[in-house]
Amino acid sequence: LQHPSHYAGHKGHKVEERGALSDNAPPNTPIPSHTAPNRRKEVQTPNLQHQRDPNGYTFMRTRRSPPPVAFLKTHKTGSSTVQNLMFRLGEKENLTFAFPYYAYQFSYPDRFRADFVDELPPDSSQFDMLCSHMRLDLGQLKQVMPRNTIYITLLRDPLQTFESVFSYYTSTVPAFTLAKKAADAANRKSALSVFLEAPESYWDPTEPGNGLARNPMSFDLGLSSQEWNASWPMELTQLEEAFQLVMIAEHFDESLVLLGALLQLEPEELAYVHLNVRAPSDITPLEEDTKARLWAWNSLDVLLYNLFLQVFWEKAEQYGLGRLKREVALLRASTQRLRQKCVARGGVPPGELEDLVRPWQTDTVTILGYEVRGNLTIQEEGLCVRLVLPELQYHTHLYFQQYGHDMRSIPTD
Ligand SMILES: Nc1ncnc2c1ncn2[C@@H]1O[C@H](COP(=O)(O)OS(=O)(=O)O)[C@@H](OP(=O)(O)O)[C@H]1O
Repeated sequence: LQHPSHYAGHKGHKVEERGALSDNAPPNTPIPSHTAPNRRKEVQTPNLQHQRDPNGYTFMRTRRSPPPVAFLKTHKTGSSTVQNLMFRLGEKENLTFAFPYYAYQFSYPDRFRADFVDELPPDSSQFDMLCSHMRLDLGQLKQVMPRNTIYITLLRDPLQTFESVFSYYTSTVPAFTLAKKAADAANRKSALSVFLEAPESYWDPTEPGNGLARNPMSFDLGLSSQEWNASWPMELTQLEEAFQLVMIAEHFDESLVLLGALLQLEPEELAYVHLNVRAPSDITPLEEDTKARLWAWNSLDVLLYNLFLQVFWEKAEQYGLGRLKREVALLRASTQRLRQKCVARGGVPPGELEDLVRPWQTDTVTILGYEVRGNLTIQEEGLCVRLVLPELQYHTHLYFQQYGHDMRSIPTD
């Protein structure tokens, strides 16, 4: 397989910089120690291999496997929370994941290609689940996934999404980095405000690393995210036809109920905690003029979001609003039960978390995590650790489980 990826590893950082895959990783690098057999003696954190038997799950029951699923993981929309749910489901059902050949994402921000996917394991006849970051190319994705795949994705209010993208990727998206330098030079506190006053002056649309700098959700969905063009209506129609469900972060629980209906899941299987949450002090409150500028700069994302918000409520009405409300209540109750059972403390700063459950941090934001309760049986511990397990750690674990070797780093040229 030829993989021309040279750009970022997950979250805009080269994997080598993070060292997450190498043995000489910095001390705070979150490598689950269970991932390599020769490291097993050093295991201090729960060994996730205990839970390979699906019957280890307390709410496990027998039923047929869910249909294949491709979850297009959009940036900063709550997608790690959905991905964690998919990972738990896939692991429990012993599904085969379509993982990137290199690292954690499909050569982002290159447009997806079928050969970005690692090979099908010898004992599998098809990929059942795909949920890593990519820039969508529907035709290429369909080459990888079976014909009966259910395609889903998640959108969030475009203003909140952009604010989150900006703060998380200030140091990795070139346009944002330039604005931050200008803000520092002018002794201004908010780099976001500085950027929005004259975004075009920081933004080079030919720079591949600037994909997230304007209309980030449209970019992830493979649309032309720089300006409206004549192909947009047709591409939107194609997306609407291809995606059975476009979830909406502002209606997350309703979205999960519709997802559960598509995949025939029980409320217990939809229980979740919010992952990848920023410290409140890192969130920039949006004044009215900032909102107007965000809206203007990300007008294609606004259009995309509004369209799929409408589609979402049409689906909700077809499902039945009363039924939806009842099932949201059931989902919230089961989520509440699981959180009470599993979580000792939420909103925990990274310095107070063990490596296994510490989310990846960037140098501009603090991402909070969860501390799991101490008085659990080994089976409960396996379930609870998975519930709060950050993306990189869970990806690493599942990749090793599927292939028997660690993930490859992105080659340096
Ligand atoms: N369930 C649910 N509902 C609504 N919002 C949620 C949910 N779970 C996570 N979040 C918020 O989503 C932001 C993180 O998004 P992602 O996980 O997609 O980020 S990433 O692209 O994978 O890094 C991050 O937003 P910010 O805190 O504004 O940065 C999370 O707080």
